[in-house]
Amino acid sequence: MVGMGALWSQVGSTLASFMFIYAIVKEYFPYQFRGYLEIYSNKLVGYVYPYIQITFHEHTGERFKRSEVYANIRTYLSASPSSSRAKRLKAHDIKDNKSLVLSMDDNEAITEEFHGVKLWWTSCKYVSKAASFSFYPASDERRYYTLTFHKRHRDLITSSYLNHVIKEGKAISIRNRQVKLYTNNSSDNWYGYKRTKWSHIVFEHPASFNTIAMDPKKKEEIINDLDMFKQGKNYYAKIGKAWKRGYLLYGPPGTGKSSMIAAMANYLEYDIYDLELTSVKNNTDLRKLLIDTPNKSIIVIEDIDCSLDLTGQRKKKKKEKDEEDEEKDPIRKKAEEEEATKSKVTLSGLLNVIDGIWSACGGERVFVFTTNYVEKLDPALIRRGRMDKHIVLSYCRFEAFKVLAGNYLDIESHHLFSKIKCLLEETDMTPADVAENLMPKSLNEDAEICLKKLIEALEVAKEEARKKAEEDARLKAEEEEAKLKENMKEEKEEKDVKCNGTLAEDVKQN
Ligand SMILES: Nc1ncnc2c1ncn2[C@@H]1O[C@H](COP(=O)(O)OP(=O)(O)OP(=O)(O)O)[C@@H](O)[C@H]1O
Ligand SMILES: [Mg+2]
Repeated sequence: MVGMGALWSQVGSTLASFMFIYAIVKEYFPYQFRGYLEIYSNKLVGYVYPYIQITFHEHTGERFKRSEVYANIRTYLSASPSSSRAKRLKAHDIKDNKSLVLSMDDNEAITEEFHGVKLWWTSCKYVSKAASFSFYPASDERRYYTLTFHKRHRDLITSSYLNHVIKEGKAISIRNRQVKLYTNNSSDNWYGYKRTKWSHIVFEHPASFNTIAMDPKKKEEIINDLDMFKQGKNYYAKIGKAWKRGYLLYGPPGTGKSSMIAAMANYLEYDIYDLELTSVKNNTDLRKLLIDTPNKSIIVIEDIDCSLDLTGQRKKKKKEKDEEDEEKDPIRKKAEEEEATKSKVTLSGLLNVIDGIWSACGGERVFVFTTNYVEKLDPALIRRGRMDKHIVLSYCRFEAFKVLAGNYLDIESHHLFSKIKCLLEETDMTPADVAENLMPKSLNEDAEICLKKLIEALEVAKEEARKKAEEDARLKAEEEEAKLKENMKEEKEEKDVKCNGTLAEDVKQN
């Protein structure tokens, strides 16, 4: 042991002296030959040091995108038995509060063996010097793994071992997969190392297709559609279409649009990217956000009619505004211009992101838009190809009610069902309201009490709807009567003017 230590310290001091001499020689070497010096010195080191080192960075590329390879290595190493021998471990995610994912901590090393070949993994962290002055030091950290092995095993490691690591890492992450809910950060916070465009939390919404109350046939149609999409990689490639699908969910508030998105995400096990359009500065940023979403994601824009002026009137309004602007004083005009720079995402920008050439970057992506007012949307936005499937979520009818009764009260039939069926056909009540009435409010409330509560609420709603219809009819009749009177008055005035005209003519002639 002592001999080994002495040997290492000798190697260390030799290397240090070599580096020192090398730095001085390099300094006085003509600039043009420094490249050659580096190549030959690396070769020389190669003769003395027989190991090869490969580095895997956490972030790659110009946009500092998270590296999938790094993530797979991390997952693989966390599950590797050799990790348990590391002294310092880091806890990562907790899946269903059951299992803890552990990985080796920064600057920790482990030894692995593959087909009898020894190799070393080191987890490293580089903190840039500027970080010591930063308020957010963590943002300037760069993590990477290094793999070291003897050069005679180069082929085995670079082909078989690394493929094995990545494949295993992928398989483990699929087994431990947790659906995540992402939201876009404001464009001003994107820059700086490791700042991301999207932030996320673990998605724990319990909605599923079993809990969604709707016509079972329609529900099955949606599930089949999702299945076809998920397994459609080759089919989409064959027909020459980007592997993506758009769903438009529309209907009154409280009919289950958001719940349907949650059910879709849980069914497909895709992450949700909830896009808040109002905090996207312009079309370029919108495109960057889209590129930053990986495969197997659901990109959601809720209440699309409220997010932006997407009703096709944008250009016309802008023209009118420009004319108005010419008359305004310069200070006010400038303030308004600054305000206008806040979000400049346009309808055409959004259209191109969903079904333009950019939409084909990456695959297996689902777009979901929701709205309460489908008629307000521009037809170009909801045409097939952009929104391929339109799903209407509407008031609760008997089939949907049965699902809610099963979920909330654990019953499949009851003598009050027939009465409820009639009332639901005659009254428009949202599934949200039906569900609220079905929910027991104390331990003493059983199914019968809850169903009676629902009947009462439906009768009240029916009575209110009848009164409202009567009131509407009365107002309409009054309006028509007023219109009729107005028309008669106008006709009379016209007649009077004509009569007066002829009278004046007669007087003139006489
Ligand atoms: N079809 C449904 N099936 C099961 N539960 C529903 C359904 N519709 C509504 N609910 C219940 O009502 C509540 C509101 O539903 P949700 O948020 O999905 O409605 P929404 O259509 O998105 O409404 P909004 O248009 O106001 O966003 C949820 O808590 C959900 O449990
Ligand atoms: Mg909603």
